Amino acid sequence: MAVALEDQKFSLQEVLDTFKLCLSENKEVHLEQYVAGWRGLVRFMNSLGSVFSFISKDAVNKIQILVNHLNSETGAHYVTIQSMVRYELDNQLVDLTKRGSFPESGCRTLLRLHRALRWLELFLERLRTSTEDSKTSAMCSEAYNESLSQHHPWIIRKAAGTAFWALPGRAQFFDVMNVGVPDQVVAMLGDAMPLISEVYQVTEDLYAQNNLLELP
Ligand SMILES: CCCCCCCCCCCCC/C=C/[C@@H](O)[C@H](COP(=O)(O)O)NC(=O)CCCCCCCCCCCCCCC
Repeated sequence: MAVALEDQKFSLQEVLDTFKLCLSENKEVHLEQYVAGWRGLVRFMNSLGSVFSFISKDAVNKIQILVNHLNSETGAHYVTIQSMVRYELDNQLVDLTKRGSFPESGCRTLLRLHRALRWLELFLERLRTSTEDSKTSAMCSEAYNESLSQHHPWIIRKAAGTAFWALPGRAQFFDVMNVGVPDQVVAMLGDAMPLISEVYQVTEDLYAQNNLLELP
């Protein structure tokens, strides 16, 4: 009998596998799978409690913008991040220096998620190498301070910092990931990390080559 998606037990492994699927052999990043990966992460974050809802709202909002592009009549240009960048730049659909006519360009929207992916990379690496007495809130805020926070105004940094305190401890956090005993979590992260790093790096290089890393 088919089981409704909401009833299935959530495993972070599946989410991280989605990121694996988004990279094609010729290193193109497929937007549909990229967005699916983010959906899974947001689902995971929601299961941690409502203190994170202001974060997941923003992520959902950005995911939706990208999905709208994919479903629009120009959707064919949005199949990969590479084709999206080409299409939007060639057709002047991106605000390059200050916010203006294209607040929902795929390029600027994806850049926000891309920066958050760096946070994820740093956080997961800390989680992977952590010990029993490590604090998830400390790992999370260190990762945040080294990455995403540099793009956020004070008020968001403050709110994020407060939310981090509500993170469950390491043991419970591993439980919610639903991957198995801690050794299995560590092994899974060891497998998943290189793929996430690669998706991040391919996107970073593409954005750097096109001078898109500071899009307003
Ligand atoms: C598990 C703990 C979750 C901690 C999440 C850490 C990230 C903290 C981000 C705080 C963002 C606050 C919301 C507002 C953001 C916007 O201002 C800002 C700029 O947007 P704008 O240029 O359109 O104005 N937006 C952003 O930077 C995008 C943020 C996207 C955050 C997505 C976070 C998803 C986290 C998924 C958690 C999964 C954890 C899995 C670990 C095993």
